Amino acid sequence: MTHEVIRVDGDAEAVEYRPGQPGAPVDGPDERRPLHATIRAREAEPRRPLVPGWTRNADQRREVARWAVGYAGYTVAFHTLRAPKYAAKTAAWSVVGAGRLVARQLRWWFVADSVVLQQEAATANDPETWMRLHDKARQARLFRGLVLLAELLGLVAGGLLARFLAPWWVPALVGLVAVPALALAGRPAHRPILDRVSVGPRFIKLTADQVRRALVATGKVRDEAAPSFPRDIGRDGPGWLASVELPSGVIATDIIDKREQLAGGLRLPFDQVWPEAVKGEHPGRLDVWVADRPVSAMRQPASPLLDEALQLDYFQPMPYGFDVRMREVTWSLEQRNSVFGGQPGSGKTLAARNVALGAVLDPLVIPLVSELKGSGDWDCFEPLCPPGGYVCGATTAATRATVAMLEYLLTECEIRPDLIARYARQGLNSVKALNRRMAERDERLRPIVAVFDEVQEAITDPEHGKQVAAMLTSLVKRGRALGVHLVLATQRLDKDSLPKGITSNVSNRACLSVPGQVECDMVLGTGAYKQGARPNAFQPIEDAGWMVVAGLGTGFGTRRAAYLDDRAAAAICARAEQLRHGVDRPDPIRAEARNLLADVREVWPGGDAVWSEVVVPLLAERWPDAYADLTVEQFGSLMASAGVRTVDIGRRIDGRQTTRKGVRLDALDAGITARQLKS
Ligand SMILES: Nc1ncnc2c1ncn2[C@@H]1O[C@H](COP(=O)(O)OP(=O)(O)OP(=O)(O)O)[C@@H](O)[C@H]1O
Repeated sequence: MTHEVIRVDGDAEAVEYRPGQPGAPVDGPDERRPLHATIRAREAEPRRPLVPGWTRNADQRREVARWAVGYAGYTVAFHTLRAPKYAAKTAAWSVVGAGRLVARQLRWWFVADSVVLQQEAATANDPETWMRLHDKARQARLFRGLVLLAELLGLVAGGLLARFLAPWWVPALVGLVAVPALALAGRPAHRPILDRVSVGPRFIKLTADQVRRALVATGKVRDEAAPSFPRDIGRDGPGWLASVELPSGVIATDIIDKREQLAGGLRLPFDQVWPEAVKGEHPGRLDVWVADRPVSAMRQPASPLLDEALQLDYFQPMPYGFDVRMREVTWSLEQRNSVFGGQPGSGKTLAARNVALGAVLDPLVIPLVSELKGSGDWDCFEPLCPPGGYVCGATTAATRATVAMLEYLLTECEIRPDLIARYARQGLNSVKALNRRMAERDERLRPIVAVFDEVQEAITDPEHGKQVAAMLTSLVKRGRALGVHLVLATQRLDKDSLPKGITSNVSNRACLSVPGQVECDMVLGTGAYKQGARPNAFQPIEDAGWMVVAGLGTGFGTRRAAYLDDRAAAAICARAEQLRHGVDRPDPIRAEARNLLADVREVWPGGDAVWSEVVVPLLAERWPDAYADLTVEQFGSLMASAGVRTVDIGRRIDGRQTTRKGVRLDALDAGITARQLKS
């Protein structure tokens, strides 16, 4: 590196030091662009909206108007209640004001300045000037005295006229104008007559200085002057948006991780400050959105699902709820499953129900519901479900019926792949996954949305729990591409109630209010809390419906399920029924879940071990409703989840030793005894 030392003119000791160029120059000369290329390059530049964002959005316009009317009403009511106090204060200060007015006029009449000048003339021993000033003051007092006399006579005459001749409203009007005017003249500036409507500091407007100071408070930005703002800070929905160009070396996620410090720096509650990385921008670009008030206290707009003409498509994102800026957000079903976790009262049932309400507005969708609390929150779906596809209750029968539902779904996962592959070969899709064309062509391929509310009850059931967990794990992996979407909702968040094998394969994960980090990571995935997800900031009931959502590589988002109460949900389901006119109701689901181990024992053909391929046809023959589609592989995994593993069993067939998977009688009996003991 070279350095340049330049002598400062006329001073041999002072030199100006300029660091030299580090290394040889390597930058090419600036390219001269023709006009056309310059215009093309600028075509992609983002443009500022012509009018503020909230004026273009009907919901936000309504929100602003509602706020303005509400605030005006509140202000009027506030002051009306205090009117008697204001009247008394005004009357008192008007007396002071009248006294001040009289004193001012007397000072004016007295020509106070001339007294000072006369004194100066006397001190200077100048009788001539003194006499001249004295005469002038006397004349002025005479004239001003006459003016004041005329004013007094005018007031007295006006008062008498108003009192005895004018209609009643004239003195009232004069009083209404004169008394407040006198009070205004009488009260000192620090003694207002009206009380303040708002108490304490209120956030009014976001400024660049506030943002700079808050960024420094995060500890990630050192110099307040370093961040710049590529566009003006302005209104965005019910809050303010500052787009920040962070100094080099600092990226948006650095600041998002320090959201608490950022909020502290802005002197605002945590859930009023929302830093976000900007999609499609470089990592050093940050949007800081600051809500007018904590978002948990905001009113939400009406759900688009209430639109009477709305019909939806399972394969497209569906309206779901709102984000912190009260913008609409969607929920995708295709190739995904959903899980909702949250403590009691966090709003997970309503949040999960919104997914199903959107889904049934596609007439092709077959809903299945298992609700193991028996609250009746899902009753409106019953007419839409196939017979046996609606389960509600906290009973053993309900758990059995849930197991039957899972078996039905697993059977669907057996049937669908061949059909889908065949239609894909015929050109209906370029990949082997269900799409709308296939679902419309073949009614065996209608999408299924299966809801399991309070799913922890089935997973921890002493008799069926293990089997349920195994079946759910298998379903979340296999069902996605086959048009089977599971919606799981649970209030118990530990590894037994929500095994990792299930959650880690679910792509739509929503964590509502939870107590802390462990539960947050359980639902959203390990490390979610460290990466900035904070669902524990929501309070149950108070913040019901608020959730942190993790999706397919989209980072975390904060959402609130639109509030659809039971009546709204019933109306949507009634509309979904109308949409289904002409669409066949699906076949019934086998109602009863069987006890596989007991069934195998019952059809046991004899001997101390039997091959699976022998037992499976016996089961199918005896209970065709339950086992007609059962394959040997499925049998193996169902037996394993019921606690009895199939093992290699050797037999001599036609003189040759052959080994196949099968069940040993002692293992079967031990499994049956273990289950009986457990339950
Ligand atoms: N999106 C929402 N917006 C506003 N209020 C909501 C929302 N979701 C739920 N609530 C309110 O919160 C209450 C609890 O909701 P919900 O029953 O869905 O909670 P939960 O987590 O399923 O509770 P539990 O586990 O006790 O059944 C409801 O009575 C409802 O009024």
